[in-house]
Amino acid sequence: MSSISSATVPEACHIDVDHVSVVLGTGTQQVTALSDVTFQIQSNEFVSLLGPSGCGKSTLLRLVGDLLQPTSGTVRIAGQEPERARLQRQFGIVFQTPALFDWRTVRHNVELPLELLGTRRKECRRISGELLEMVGLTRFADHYPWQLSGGMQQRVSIARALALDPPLLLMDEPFSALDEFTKEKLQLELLEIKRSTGKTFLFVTHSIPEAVFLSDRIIVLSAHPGQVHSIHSVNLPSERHSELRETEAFYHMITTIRNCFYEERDESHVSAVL
Ligand SMILES: Nc1ncnc2c1ncn2[C@@H]1O[C@H](COP(=O)(O)OP(=O)(O)OP(=O)(O)O)[C@@H](O)[C@H]1O
Repeated sequence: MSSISSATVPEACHIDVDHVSVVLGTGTQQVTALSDVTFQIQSNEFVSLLGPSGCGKSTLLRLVGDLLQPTSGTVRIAGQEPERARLQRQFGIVFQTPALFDWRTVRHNVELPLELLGTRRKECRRISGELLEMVGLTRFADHYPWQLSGGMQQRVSIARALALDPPLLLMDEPFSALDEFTKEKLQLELLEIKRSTGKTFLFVTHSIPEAVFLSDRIIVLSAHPGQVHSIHSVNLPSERHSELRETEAFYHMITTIRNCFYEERDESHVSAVL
C-alpha cells in the first residue's frame, strides 16, 4: 500500500485552537456556540471531542475543516489557516451520514476526489483498490451505495476521505447511526487505519465508551456556551483490542469521564439555585 503507508504519509500535522469564540445566528436568535476555547492536538494523536448535545462539538470540527469562521480567536493546522490547509489537502472529513453519490459505484465514489484533481485513471484505480482493501470492501467495488448497508456506506466515505492521503482526518459522529456490532467493528478498523498510516484524528462523539476506546486524549466540552470543561489523557494500552472493553481500566476511565458530566450538572444546578 505505497500511497497510504506510514513511510509515505506527509508529515502529520497538529491543530492549534487558540481562544476561539463563535457566535451564530442574529438578533434574538443569537447563540454563543463556543466561548474562549483553547487546545492543541499533536501529530499522530487521536483526540475526541465529547460533550452533551449543543455544546459545540460540530461547530469546532467545522472551524477546523474550514466550513465556518471563528468570531474571534484563531485556528491553525500545521501552522496554516484552515483555508490554506484545505487547499493543500491537509485534511479529509467524514460526516455522520456518508453522503455518497448514488449514481457512482463504490469505486467511483472513492475515486471522485482524485478525479477532481485530474489524477490519471490508472493511478485512481490503484489508490481506490488499496483503500477499498483497507476498509474491507474490495468485493463491493462495483456495487452502488444503495446496495450496501449503512456500515459499508460509512466505510466507503472513510475510504473517500483518505483518497488524497491527508495527514488529518476530521470525523463528525461517523458511527452514531450504526448498530452496536457494526460500530465496534468500525472502531477497530479505524484504530487499524491509525496504526498503519500514522494519521492524526479529530473525532466528534457523544458516546463516552467510544471516546475512551478510540482516543489518546479526550476533550470534554460543557454547554451553553460551549467551553473546554477538561482534557483527559487516556492511559490505556496503545494497542486496543475488543477485550479492552471488559477491563477494569476501561471502566475506570469511563467513570472518570462520566463524573465530569455529573459534576457539571451539579455545578449548573447550584448556580441556578443561587
Ligand atoms: N446555523 C446556526 N445558527 C444558530 N445557531 C446554531 C447554528 N448551528 C448551531 N447552532 C447552535 O450552536 C450550538 C452548538 O451547536 P453544535 O451543532 O456545534 O453542537 P453539538 O455539540 O455538535 O450538538 P449535537 O451533539 O447535538 O450534534 C447549539 O446551541 C446550536 O443550537
